[in-house]
Amino acid sequence: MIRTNELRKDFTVRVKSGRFRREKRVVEAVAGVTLSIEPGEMVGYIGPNGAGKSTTLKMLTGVLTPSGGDVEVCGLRPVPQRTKLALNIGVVFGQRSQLWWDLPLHESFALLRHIYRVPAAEHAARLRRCRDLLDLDDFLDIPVRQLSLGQRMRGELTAALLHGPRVLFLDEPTIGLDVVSKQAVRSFLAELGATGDVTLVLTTHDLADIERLCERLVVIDHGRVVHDGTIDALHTRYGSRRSLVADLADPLPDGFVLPGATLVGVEADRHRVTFALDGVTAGVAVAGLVAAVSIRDLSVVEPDIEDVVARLYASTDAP
Ligand SMILES: Nc1ncnc2c1ncn2[C@@H]1O[C@H](COP(=O)(O)OP(=O)(O)OP(=O)(O)O)[C@@H](O)[C@H]1O
Repeated sequence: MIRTNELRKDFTVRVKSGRFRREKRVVEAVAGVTLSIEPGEMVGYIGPNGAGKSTTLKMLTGVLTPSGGDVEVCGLRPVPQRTKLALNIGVVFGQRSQLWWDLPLHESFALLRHIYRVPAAEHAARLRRCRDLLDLDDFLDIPVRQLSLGQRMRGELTAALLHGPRVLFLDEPTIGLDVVSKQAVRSFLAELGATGDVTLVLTTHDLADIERLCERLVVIDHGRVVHDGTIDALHTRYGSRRSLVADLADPLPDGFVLPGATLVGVEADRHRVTFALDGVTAGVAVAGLVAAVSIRDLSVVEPDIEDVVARLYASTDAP
């Protein structure tokens, strides 16, 4: 559905180099990205600020012409075949709107139907689904400029889907939203992805979006792909471990050993202990602990995605 081969984008910028002089410098925003995304995949495309995410998305959607390499989306070359591509893709860029600010939401939707020449029945069915899943009915009659950010984002998602795109590109779809609106947008996208009808490519700084929605994670830094695989694979690569946190009735005996686990934290006069689970399942570790000491409370803590991604960014920080 999406293929890139050594895709590149350079920008020439002028930087000050003395009191009156400016000199040209080339910024390699995307420095050779090779990707293959199959129909129905939900892919998180993440990276630190300035990594090249938006630039990649702009090349995939035909907004920017690549400086080099190949790109194909839905079998089309995005820039030369941009009009045709627009019928096949939907785009939600957090900062930019595709709605008419002075019109009520439902009139924007009606205009989009005409622009994309969507048959009335198809349009009605898609709108019905979005109205139900995104709870649009309370604000369909309100001009877009008066909508809250969360309401507008739900409108944007609907607008991007009314022509039945095969690929949906989302750039920071939950940025600035309150927790309830974030949940609504995530649930909607999860449901959409579960149908397998739409391929989803999502950039975000909110890693909860990725955890909730994406099986596959592509991490880009300095314009290059530094990880392409599952979140689990990333945890494995960085040795992230689940941990077992226990509140004990009595202090942990000196020299206590829990097979397969490493004691990594001791607090509250040895009444609260944390074990990293290296080579043992949580069940076996819990059983081992319960057999040896008297326990008040127990929890198994999953490895933290924020933590592992921060380590990945730090490890690729060298210029
Ligand atoms: N139009 C432009 N002209 C010059 N440089 C640009 C332009 N657009 C992007 N860049 C530079 O290209 C690099 C990648 O930018 P890009 O916006 O793709 O990053 P990003 O990963 O989307 O970052 P963020 O998470 O901050 O949105 C940055 O160094 C940026 O300054």
